[in-house]
Amino acid sequence: MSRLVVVSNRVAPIHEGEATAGGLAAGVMDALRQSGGLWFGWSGRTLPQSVVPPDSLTPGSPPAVACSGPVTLYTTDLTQRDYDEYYKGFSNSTLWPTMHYQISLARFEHQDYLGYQRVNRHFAVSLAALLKEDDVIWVHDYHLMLLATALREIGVRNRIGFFLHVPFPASSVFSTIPVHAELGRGLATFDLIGFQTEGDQRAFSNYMREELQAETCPEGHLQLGHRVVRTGVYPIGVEADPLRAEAIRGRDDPAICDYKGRLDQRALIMSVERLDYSKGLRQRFSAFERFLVQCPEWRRQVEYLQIAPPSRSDVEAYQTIRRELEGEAGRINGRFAELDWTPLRYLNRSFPRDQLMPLYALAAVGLVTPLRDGMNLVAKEYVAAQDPEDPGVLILSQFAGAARELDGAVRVNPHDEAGMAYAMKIALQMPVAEKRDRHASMMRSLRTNSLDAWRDRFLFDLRLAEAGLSAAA
Ligand SMILES: O=P(O)(O)OC[C@H]1O[C@H](O[C@H]2O[C@H](CO)[C@@H](O)[C@H](O)[C@H]2O)[C@H](O)[C@@H](O)[C@@H]1O
Ligand SMILES: O=c1ccn([C@@H]2O[C@H](COP(=O)(O)OP(=O)(O)O)[C@@H](O)[C@H]2O)c(=O)[nH]1
Repeated sequence: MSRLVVVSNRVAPIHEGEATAGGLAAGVMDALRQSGGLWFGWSGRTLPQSVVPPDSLTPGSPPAVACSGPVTLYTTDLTQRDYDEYYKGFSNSTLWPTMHYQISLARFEHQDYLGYQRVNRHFAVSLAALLKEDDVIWVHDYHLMLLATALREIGVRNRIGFFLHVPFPASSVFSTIPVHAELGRGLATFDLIGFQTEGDQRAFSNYMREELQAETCPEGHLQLGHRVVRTGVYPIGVEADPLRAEAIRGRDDPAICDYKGRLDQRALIMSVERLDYSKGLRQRFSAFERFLVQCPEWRRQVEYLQIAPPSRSDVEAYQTIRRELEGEAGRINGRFAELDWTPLRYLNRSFPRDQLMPLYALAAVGLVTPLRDGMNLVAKEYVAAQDPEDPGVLILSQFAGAARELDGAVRVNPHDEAGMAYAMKIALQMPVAEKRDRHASMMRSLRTNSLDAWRDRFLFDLRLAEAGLSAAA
């Protein structure tokens, strides 16, 4: 069997027990642990610009290596300028807001796009030196849309697949990016493009037809000039049984026992996400406030725990949302708190998974209400961590990719604060028989769309796809 080579900007911390930064790193690490392989990405370190010659592609040292079981991790540093232009700039100030329909927050600077092209080329050159002839390359996410183009330009002939973890927006939204056509053509260079949902796949196909004049072939693929562009839908999953086992193990953790004692029979509503404007925290805080106004009988009976580790803190839009939420959390607590009750516990730090799982299991309600989300693994983890005999209720935004699968959730529109407040009341009062039915139905879907299925289905299709050069004949 050919070796699997995964490429992503963010790689998981190699040591057990450390909190991962986001779902991509968590999901890819779990998927790779099973299959083994090589994982290439950014080290998370930046070098001062002075150590790199002005037009050099490769910052100084060769990639660093670490091993975690069957996974060999190669990481490369970026320069401060790379970080500013490629990561903070084009990836997270242009692409991220646009892919999440927040075009009023999107900023485009041509210089940032040049940095994005440069880092994609740098990844290609560093990776090419590590490749064997029959390696299968699986590239992840919006930071690396131009990687197949860069690899082909330097003569790499291996199969190259791409998986987009974030939503693909409507054609009219994606085309607000001044360089959208180059990105679209870059994506078309991959041998297979995977999406989280059918909606994302459809939006991409529409974009390719409307803006790049691609045509639909009789077999259903897209045709762009001489190239056949293959796409598929592969929802990322979780490993349900190990997560439940972690939830059970963690019940005896002293910090968890202590917190359970402090809750003192109060019902726990819990949310977990990176502090990101796409996650809908502001609207959710307001919905919780409405719930306390409209359901005074629940005051003192409930605590809302919001875990929100800071993310991309040097991007202005993230600083703004952080300031706003600090103000709102203080205001809501100031309005409702009593000597012996604080309604909203807002924590700006990350938790390792072995603590998150028992916390999920304690929570009567998992509140997951992003404005847009590619998938949202927290929603799936919350379901997996529950006791099937006495499960909690998931309240889930209709705009999370996970909503396509988790039909037992109480579904909400994150722009409808009154609707979310009502959903909290419904969830807290739900009879146990209904909670069990809903949970069982969601568990069936977690088992069908498992993490193994995500990896195996994508790689099966990629191995079938013709290698780039023959497809472009
Ligand atoms: O690497 P960061 O800039 O710190 O951001 C963390 C990750 O956030 C995003 O995660 C996405 O992938 C998840 C797994 O498929 C999915 O559930 C979620 O909806 C997405 O937002 C981002 O796409 C990753 O590249 C980042 O590493
Ligand atoms: O304090 C935290 C917060 C989050 N996570 C993990 O980060 C991932 C978040 O993934 P998700 O798909 O929900 O969102 P993303 O951050 O990737 O947009 C999940 O696996 C969480 O368990 C974590 O380990 N510790």
